[in-house]
Amino acid sequence: MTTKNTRSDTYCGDHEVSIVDLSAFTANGDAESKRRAAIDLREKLKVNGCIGIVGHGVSQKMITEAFAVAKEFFDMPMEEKMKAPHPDAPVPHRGYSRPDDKNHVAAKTAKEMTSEAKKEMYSKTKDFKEAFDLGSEENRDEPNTWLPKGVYDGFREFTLKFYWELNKTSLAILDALIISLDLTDEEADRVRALHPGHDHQLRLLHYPPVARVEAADKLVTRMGAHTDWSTFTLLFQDTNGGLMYMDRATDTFVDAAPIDNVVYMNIGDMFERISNGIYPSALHQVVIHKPQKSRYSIPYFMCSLGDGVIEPQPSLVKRMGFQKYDPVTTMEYSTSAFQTVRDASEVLSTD
Ligand SMILES: O=C(O)CCC(=O)C(=O)O
Ligand SMILES: [Fe+2]
Repeated sequence: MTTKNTRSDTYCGDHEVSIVDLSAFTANGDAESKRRAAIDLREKLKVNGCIGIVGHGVSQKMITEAFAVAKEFFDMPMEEKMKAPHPDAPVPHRGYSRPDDKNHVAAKTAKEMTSEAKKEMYSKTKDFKEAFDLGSEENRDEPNTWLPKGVYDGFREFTLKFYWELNKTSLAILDALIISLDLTDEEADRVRALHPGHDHQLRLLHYPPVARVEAADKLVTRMGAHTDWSTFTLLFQDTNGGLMYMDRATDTFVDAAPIDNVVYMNIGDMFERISNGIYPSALHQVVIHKPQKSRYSIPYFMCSLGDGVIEPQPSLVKRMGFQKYDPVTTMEYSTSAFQTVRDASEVLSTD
């Protein structure tokens, strides 16, 4: 369902990612406007598990500042960035990862590794990106890694402020998801309680320019196809493009083109399970549209409590007549997904 004169009418095509206006949820709309937005959300999100959001409630000023901060960080000399190094292990997923960091392989998840053709493709390509990851200061399992005092002062303060600003928007989106699935009050409370705010991850990404020959020979990609392990992910990107989502009907990737005031959102593996598969976890990748240009993006992964039990909501199971997934804790899921990725990448590297 679309409402008149919204961006939805323009962008809800077969070959583009549909746009949904969520201002009813981010700007305190009345119950009727929330209901209408939730119906629109459901109709579009169930197709491929991804949408573009207008009315997301994050100020353009803050988004612009976030990209400026990311650029200033990545512009620093390597030895300065390496003063906040990502540990030589997948967890805690915090700090700076250089372009040749072996943990970048974590982008490649279990699902796409099942196809021989894709396995073959991944054995030839490698991701080319650098990243800085951070989370809540109160996350005890994954403490942050910060630059020492005197190196880019202000970075920590701004990125944490942005983290909590995005938490507000994410909670509004979670409400929209809850209403869109018509969950009971009890289920809604349970799903909200799984997301107290300290388990999300904010990631600054820089994809450096790629040598023409590598781009032409497809030896390098910006980010291989994967699904996220999050509940859902918000994706901010610069104007260079490259983000693509899988259109399940045609089995082809479609552009999530940069559009003013649009933030892309995709369902992650956790909400696919919570929704009993109604909303699919979106397969996505970043391809090299403009090899000679740097690309910056800022994903925000809304994640659930490590020991929180993720399971299809009973009212959905009842309505659908089957339960698609067994319960699993967030931690169990990510540990096993990571192991699958590691096994697959070991197979690939010995091929
Ligand atoms: O850079 C992007 O636009 C996508 C990043 C992404 O998918 C991820 O970090 O999981
Ligand atoms: Fe992703």
